[in-house]
Amino acid sequence: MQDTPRIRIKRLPESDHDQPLLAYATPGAAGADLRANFPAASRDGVTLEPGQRALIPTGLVLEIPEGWEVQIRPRSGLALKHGIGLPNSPGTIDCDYRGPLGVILINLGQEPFLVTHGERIAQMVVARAPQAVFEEVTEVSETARGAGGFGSTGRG
Ligand SMILES: O=c1ccn([C@H]2C[C@H](O)[C@@H](COP(=O)(O)OP(=O)(O)OP(=O)(O)O)O2)c(=O)[nH]1
Repeated sequence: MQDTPRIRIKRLPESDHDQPLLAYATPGAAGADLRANFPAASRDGVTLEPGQRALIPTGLVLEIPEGWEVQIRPRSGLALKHGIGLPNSPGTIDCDYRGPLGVILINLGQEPFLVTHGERIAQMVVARAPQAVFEEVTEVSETARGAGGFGSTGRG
């Protein structure tokens, strides 16, 4: 498994190739911003009414190295100011997926929200994702916690 994963990125032919490619905004940024990249016929954007969701294209196809995944996460500013979230957060991009990278946005706010062409709509985090070996057994090991969960250590 690579230490620093190299992700190959293809721009879809119908996408706007003038948009910046993926980059980290600061040296410590965990996520790289993803932009809405609509095909030429729909560059006016998409309006999400309250409660509505839509698949927003990024115009990108990723080639993620084996043993890694990409997680699509919301942007906190859009969430706080406009109630824009991702119903499947974090979205999972598998390393063997070669289709268009899409972002499912949902408007949890009370006002319509226009997703504009080029707008930064989400962020992607690259994470290790080893495949486990699954083994059926009749007993599992004992621990101090045991079956305690779902608030067993106190409220909240
Ligand atoms: O926000 C997302 C989530 C997924 N995908 C793409 C990449 C991912 O590898 C593929 C499948 O996603 P997932 O496994 O979450 O979808 P599924 O509903 O389980 O469908 P499938 O049966 O195709 O796996 O769809 C996106 O482009 N954006």
